Amino acid sequence: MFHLRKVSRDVARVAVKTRRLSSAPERSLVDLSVDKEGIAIVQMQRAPVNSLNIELMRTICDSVSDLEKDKCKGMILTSASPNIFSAGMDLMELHNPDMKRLEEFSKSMFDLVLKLFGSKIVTTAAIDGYSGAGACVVALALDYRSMTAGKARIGLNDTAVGIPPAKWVADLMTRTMGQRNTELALTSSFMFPAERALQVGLVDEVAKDKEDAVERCKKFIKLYDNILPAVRTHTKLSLRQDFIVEFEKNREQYLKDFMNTITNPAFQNGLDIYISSLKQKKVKAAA
Ligand SMILES: CCCCCC/C=C\CC(=O)SCCNC(=O)CCNC(=O)[C@H](O)C(C)(C)COP(=O)(O)OP(=O)(O)OC[C@H]1O[C@@H](n2cnc3c(N)ncnc32)[C@H](O)[C@@H]1OP(=O)(O)O
Repeated sequence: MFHLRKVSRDVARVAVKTRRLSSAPERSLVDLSVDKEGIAIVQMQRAPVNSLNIELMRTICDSVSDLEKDKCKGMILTSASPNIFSAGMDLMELHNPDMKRLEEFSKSMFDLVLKLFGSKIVTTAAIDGYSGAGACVVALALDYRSMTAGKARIGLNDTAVGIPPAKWVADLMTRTMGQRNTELALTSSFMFPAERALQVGLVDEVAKDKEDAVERCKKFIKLYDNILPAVRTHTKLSLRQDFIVEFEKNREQYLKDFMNTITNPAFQNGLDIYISSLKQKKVKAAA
């Protein structure tokens, strides 16, 4: 069953053309298009590495809300950066932060995770490149992930960055990969190639390239063509309600914990070194 209000009228008019929704300047961090079947592609385009700052997280969140209002069939989150899905949280947001902005950052991060995890539409990711830490969390909050084979890596490398994963992050991963795999992945900060990610259930399918990854997402979304959207949503949300309720109940504490971790001087010293090593890598590569 496919109900589109505003979008379906546009779709009828433009026939095979996709509708671009990213013309508004504030939406330029993502390119959003909806095809004639009501499947949206939300392409992150915050160069160079789609690091998640407040603005990108809010833009993704708002885009999903719009797609829900338009009763789209589903969405595919992907990236315009070659070889990079996303580098995770924007480290510049965490480095010597302004307290007010850090609080806003934390809220945007929580809003995004809850929006994606509790979305009424079918949510998928076509992962064609590096997807570390915060980006892996984003992918885990979706219904389905396809990932390209090759150099791409996915994982929660929080401990390597000096951030002990929050309970909700571990819970999100455990729901997908089980206790044992999550424990190993989180303690070691292991970054999985696509085939290993498939073995542990971190991704659902391995694709040969980005186009194939997108096609597999579309195929997954269309699996629901014969299920009433309201029934599918109700079932999904009833299975996810425990996580959402627990998150809302502990949200203030999660916020405090995150702020305390980031503002800890030892974390800031470690981050100084980590950021310098990222810059050094570039200098060495150029030499
Ligand atoms: C909703 C979120 C919930 C989150 C819950 C908590 C979870 C997680 C915490 C985090 O996400 S911390 C961030 C963890 N991310 C990383 O450790 C990735 C670090 N980056 C890299 O390993 C590499 O940059 C790369 C992504 C593999 C890309 O490598 P490449 O060689 O292609 O490019 P670089 O030259 O290294 O980078 C280009 C440019 O981007 C800057 N940059 C890279 N990553 C980040 C980042 N995460 N935040 C901000 N900036 C980043 C890098 O320094 C370069 O900058 P310039 O030198 O050009 O100025």
